[in-house]
Order: sequence, then C-alpha cells, then structure tokens
Amino acid sequence: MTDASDSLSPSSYDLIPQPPSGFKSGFVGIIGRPNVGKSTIMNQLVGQKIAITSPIAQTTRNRLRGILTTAEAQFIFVDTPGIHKPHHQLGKVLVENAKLAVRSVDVVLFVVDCATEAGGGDRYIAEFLSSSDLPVIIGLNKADLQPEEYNRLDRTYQELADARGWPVVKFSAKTTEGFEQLQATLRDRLEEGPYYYPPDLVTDQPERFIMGELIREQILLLTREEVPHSVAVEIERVQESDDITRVFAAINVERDSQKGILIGKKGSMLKTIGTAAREQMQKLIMGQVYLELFVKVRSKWRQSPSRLSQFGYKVSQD
Ligand SMILES: Nc1nc2c(ncn2[C@@H]2O[C@H](COP(=O)(O)OP(=O)(O)OP(=O)(O)O)[C@@H](O)[C@H]2O)c(=O)[nH]1
Repeated sequence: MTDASDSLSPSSYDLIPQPPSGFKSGFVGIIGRPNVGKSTIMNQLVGQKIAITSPIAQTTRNRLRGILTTAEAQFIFVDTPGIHKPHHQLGKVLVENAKLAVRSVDVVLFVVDCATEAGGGDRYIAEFLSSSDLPVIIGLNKADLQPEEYNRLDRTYQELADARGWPVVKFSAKTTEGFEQLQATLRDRLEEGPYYYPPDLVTDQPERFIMGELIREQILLLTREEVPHSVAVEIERVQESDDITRVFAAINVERDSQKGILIGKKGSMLKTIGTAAREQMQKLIMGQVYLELFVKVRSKWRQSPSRLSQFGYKVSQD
C-alpha cells in the first residue's frame, strides 16, 4: 500500500506527472446518515481497505481521504462521520467535522440507504446541503438489500432530489453493481484539473493512523453495548526492523468495567482483538507484525477537549 507518509516528500511532488488534456480532478465529499455505507463505498472505489467499517452506526470518526485515479480523472473522496443528532462532545466534534468537510469539496455524494425510506435524518442533510451551492448527487446504496417490490422506496429519495434538481444514482457498495454509472456521474461534475496526488496513491493517511483504526475495528466487531463508542486507540510506538514491525498500542476506555470487558477472562478478549488486528495490519504493510496492546482507563475522555485532541479528534478546518 502507498500512503501519504512515504510518498508526499517534496521530491515526490516534483514527480507528479502532467495529466493528459481534458483530465478532470477534484474532491468528492461522501456525506450521509450513520451506517449507510459511506466508508464501504470509499474502500470499494479506491480498491483498498483504508477506512474501517462495521454494522455499528458511528464507526467513522475521522475525515479520511481515499484517492482513485483513472485514465480520465482523479477523484479524491473525503469520507466523513455520519451526520446525526449528537449526544456528547465527541459526537458534536464528529458532526461538525462532517459539515466542515462539505466546505472544502467540489462535489457531494449524498449517500442514503435505499432499503429504507427517506427519513427525518435524510431530509435534515438535504436541507443542509441545499444551503450550499455545491453540485450534489444522491447515491442510493445497498441496492442488493432492496427487494424488487420495494422500488417504491426510491420515490421518497427521488422527491428529495427532484425538489433540488439533483441526479440520483443507484448502486451497491457490496457488489459494486452500478459503480460505473456512479463514477461517470461524478466525473461529469468535476472540472478539468491537475493530479492533486501521485496517481498510485490511495490515501492521504499515514499507516500509523490506519493501524489504530484496524484495532478499533476489531473492538467494534467483537465487543458490545457501550464499549465500542468509549474506545480511543493510540499507537504509542512503531519499531521497524528488517523482518518484523513491532507495534505498541494503548486502548483507552472510560471505565474500569469497560477495561474488564476488553481484557476478558484471563486476557482472552484482548488476545482475540490483537490476533485479528495483527492479521489486518500484516495485509496493510505486507509484512510480519508483532502487536502489543495495553488497556488504559481515561475517565470521561469523550467530554474532555484536551483528551479529544490528544486522541486526534479535533474540529479541523483543512
Ligand atoms: N448489503 C450491503 N451492505 C452494505 C453495503 N454498503 C455497506 N454495507 C454494510 O453497512 C454497514 C455500515 O457500513 P459503513 O461503510 O461502516 O457505513 P458508514 O456510513 O461509513 O457508517 P458510519 O461510519 O457509522 O457513518 C457495514 O456492515 C457494511 O458492510 C451494501 O451496498 N450492501
């Protein structure tokens, strides 16, 4: 995998080639309610897992860029946390970041789940997007889950789109059916432009960040109830040698009871999380990984601006 940390030294900027004439490029914000499939769409479009996904709503916490370069265009997808009614400081920061992301993109892909009808959350986002002058495309995702007779649900989204003159594209991020149409519709709305990133780059995030996310993903998948949302992973140290990469990571939780759940009987849960995350990391770096996990209790970290910032969650304007 190629990421920004090893590719974007000043000298590699010099190596970015000139695009052919008529080449288009730009930033595409992927916006929508939690759990509609935004991160899955980005991973599938760029062809690599750079954003973690899970059936639990509010998986994505950071704005993450995924880059797809074709012969005709470069799309820089900006994955954002799902927009929802926030219940705590962390939630507020996430929603704020998603809204800010819209200000710095050229086109918005507004993703909805077409297996359910348009609801208040979708209408809220549509209103918010209408207040900007950006081109918006409504993406009806999860088409594979929609039984034939439920096509009528599409009308609820079509109404949102028609009222604002937005095009609608239907697809499945799971099967990638409809993706060609999606790419073509997005490309039509981009302006001619340069390569913003080298053509072989798939993300602007350093591997270290993605490693932390891969640990968080296993916690989301393996633990229940309040634990997943109370976790922040910090990669404390990465030691690279010729044959193995050693990663030391802290899993921060808010309460002793959560620490107990994460560690499990005789350390069994932490071991399961570690083994699964290590396998994913090995795919990421294409080499051997040794992973050591620690669990720390940081009371009420989701309410603390300094802890939020320490764990990488801050409202950012870029
Ligand atoms: N069947 C099916 N499942 C999908 C599709 N797209 C995403 N999913 C599943 O939907 C769940 C949520 O996907 P994510 O990509 O994490 O959703 P998200 O919108 O990024 O979620 P947040 O980070 O919570 O905002 C996961 O279990 C995905 O596997 C699809 O096209 N079809």
